[in-house]
Amino acid sequence: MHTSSTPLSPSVENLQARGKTALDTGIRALFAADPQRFEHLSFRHDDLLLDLSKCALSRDDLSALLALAHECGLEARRDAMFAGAPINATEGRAVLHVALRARPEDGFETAGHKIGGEIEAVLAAMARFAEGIRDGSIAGSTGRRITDIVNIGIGGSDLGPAMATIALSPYHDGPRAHFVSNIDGAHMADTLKALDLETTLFIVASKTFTTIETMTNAGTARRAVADKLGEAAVGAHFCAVSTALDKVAAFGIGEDRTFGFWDWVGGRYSIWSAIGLPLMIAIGETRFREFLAGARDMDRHFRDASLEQNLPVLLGLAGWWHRVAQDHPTRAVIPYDQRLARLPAYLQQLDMESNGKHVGLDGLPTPTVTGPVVWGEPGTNGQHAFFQLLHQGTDIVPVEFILGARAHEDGEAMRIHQDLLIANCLAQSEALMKGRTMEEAREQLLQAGRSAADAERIAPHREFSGDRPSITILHEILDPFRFGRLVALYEHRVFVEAQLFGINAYDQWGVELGKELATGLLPVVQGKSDASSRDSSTAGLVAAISALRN
Ligand SMILES: O=P(O)(O)OC[C@H]1O[C@H](O)[C@H](O)[C@@H](O)[C@@H]1O
Repeated sequence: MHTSSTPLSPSVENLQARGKTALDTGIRALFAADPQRFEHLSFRHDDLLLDLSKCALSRDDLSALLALAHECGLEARRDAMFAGAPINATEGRAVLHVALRARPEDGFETAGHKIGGEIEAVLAAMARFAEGIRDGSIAGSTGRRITDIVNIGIGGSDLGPAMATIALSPYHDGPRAHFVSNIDGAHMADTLKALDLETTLFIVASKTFTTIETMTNAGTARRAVADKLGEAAVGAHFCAVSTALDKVAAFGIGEDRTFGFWDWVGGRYSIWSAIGLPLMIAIGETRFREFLAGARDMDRHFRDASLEQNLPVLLGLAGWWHRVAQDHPTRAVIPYDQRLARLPAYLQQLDMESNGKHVGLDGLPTPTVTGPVVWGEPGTNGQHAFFQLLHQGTDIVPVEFILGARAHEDGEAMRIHQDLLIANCLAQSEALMKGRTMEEAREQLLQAGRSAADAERIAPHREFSGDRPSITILHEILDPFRFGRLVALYEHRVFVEAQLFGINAYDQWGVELGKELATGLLPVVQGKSDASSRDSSTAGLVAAISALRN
């Protein structure tokens, strides 16, 4: 449980009281009191619609949340990020992923240095390479065309391109894309099994070029290529993406096949940088630039729209409301779009690695709880798995539904799929909100021919409390532009919540300890040093593993 001696501000106290009142009032009552609730609590930016009306949130509550945003200095913090100030204070870095999707004339700079030119130069180099791979002019060592690319990376160097490549599969007209992230040798082995190394290109993607998983997997792939095609062939089958250009050179990958980025790009915000190379190879430069343009469109909306109409601000305020004012510890993201199957995993890193902090910018424990657990699966699959708990479990989980009005499969024969998908998505948010009363349950049972005694006995199990919150994010169709816009919406939402929590969203010291301990444990696992200095559980597990391996 989070405890803090840092006092709550009067505004936060007031909002927590409001949060409880709204829960007691209930969403159904809020709808009953305001026939125009949807108009009042849904917000648009072009075809993108954010519906907050099915949250336990009144218009006055939203005004109070907006006042909190002003009080936290949200606009000044946002402007500082766009201005290239070192808002990642613990690492002394700017946070400028927004510059990666800007146009050079947007004039982004950091430390008095304009960066648009360098960004465009890397994009142009990526495009030359990507188009060369796609048209066959850049081939494998034996002259055969590259048919498969394997991205070797983890965390931010994996989840973004992996998620995006699936999301934009209708635009995929380049080589097949594979992603190997796990240190588990099974991942590389299973991937290599299906591939012909003569026609395979490996992309070693690592911001630091030190991550043990990526370096180990890259070494394994390098050996496989050298064994099959000879040492001289290695250069033609590898390229790299990193900020550590010296380390890439030491690995033996040529400068002309190395695509750089910068320390002001956080790993989990790096899909827009050269880390997006697998996506660009898959869909081509033009589509990739549309994806960037969509994100730029959201950046400009976030920067310019008033807080009252600003979608990332409103989504962030709703997230804070659910987490801090109403004490819901998790949120589920349920895209009704199979191609967004990896979006929840991507958002887990984006959100939980950014806002999973317990100390504020002032170095003191945060006065409130911070980022929620984020989880999810695509609908309709989730309906047949965990939705039972969402509807009738003892915890309330705010759900975020993401829905496209149109599908790429829009021919007559496939229309029914999209119709059913939409009907299911709307039905779930309606069911969460409306529920079913005991009387309704009883009545339904009687109508179905059950005896009065049976109806009495079973009705409590068929009652749904309702009043369970959800947010719906609707857009026209998942094309590159709208997909970029959606991902940027979530990035800025994380930023907004971080400002309300008062934390730095851009470091991730919490991942360090496990890495350090793994380094120390390797010789123990290898039997080169003994486990006696470890705790009894760790030592006992090492002994049990060693017995099983011998
Ligand atoms: O890109 P890399 O330097 O290899 O880092 C890959 C990932 O590993 C780290 O442990 C961080 O927690 C992530 O933020 C990062 O995306």
